[in-house]
Amino acid sequence: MSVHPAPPANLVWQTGLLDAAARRQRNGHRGAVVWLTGLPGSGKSTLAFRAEVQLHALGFQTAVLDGDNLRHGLCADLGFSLEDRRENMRRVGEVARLFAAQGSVVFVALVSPLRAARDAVRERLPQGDFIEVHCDCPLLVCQQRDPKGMYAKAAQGLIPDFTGVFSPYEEPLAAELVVHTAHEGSETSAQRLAEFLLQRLRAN
Ligand SMILES: Nc1ncnc2c1ncn2[C@@H]1O[C@H](COP(=O)(O)OS(=O)(=O)O)[C@@H](OP(=O)(O)O)[C@H]1O
Ligand SMILES: Nc1ncnc2c1ncn2[C@@H]1O[C@H](COP(=O)(O)OP(=O)(O)O)[C@@H](O)[C@H]1O
Repeated sequence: MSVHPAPPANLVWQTGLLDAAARRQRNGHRGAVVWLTGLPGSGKSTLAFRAEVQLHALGFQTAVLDGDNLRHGLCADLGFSLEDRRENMRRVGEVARLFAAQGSVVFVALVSPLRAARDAVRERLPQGDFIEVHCDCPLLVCQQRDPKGMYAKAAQGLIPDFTGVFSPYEEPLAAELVVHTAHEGSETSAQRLAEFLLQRLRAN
């Protein structure tokens, strides 16, 4: 369960003068949160950065919020307990929501292992603006890739709560897109993702 806290009393939401339609017209596309979830090593960062380049080349306003990078700053106070992961997802979800509201296509690359916490982010966004992308890859393949040597460390007992090994990963039940990253190259997966987003987000 992940609950977004109610704001303190005596706060009034300030509405800007530019609405979503004005931003859409200027940018030529809708803003959205493209939320990539999957096991460590499943391809989230690779796909976010590659698909971003493709959309950028087409004139899209884009950003990437990568879990590793956010944990160097905004989320540096959080560890990997389930409670901290929930807070991580909530915080990153709120930042992504702000980016999307000002018109960007914001890619979020976060393990985000808890289904309810991902759904809670979805609920904070307008209908259709949360696009969940499951980087689906068998644990064994992720362990073989081990791009940062984390699975090897976990196997040595150095990372006690490592996702997929000692901590749960709850797969999405109805992601907007599932990318089977063990079955195709990263260029193909990135192209598939970029094309999907073009269809969904380009203003007609
Ligand atoms: N215990 C544990 N479990 C999972 N991952 C760990 C852990 N400790 C460090 N790391 C590294 O941190 C990256 C995951 O951070 P996230 O913010 O995406 O995680 S979460 O969404 O809060 O679960 C993750 O990066 P990716 O491999 O890119 O997913 C790991 O490299
Ligand atoms: N179809 C694919 N999509 C994404 N990455 C892939 C794919 N096939 C192989 N890979 C490789 O898998 C690794 C994924 O690493 P990374 O993107 O850091 O994963 P994550 O961000 O999920 O931890 C990279 O070395 C990448 O080149």
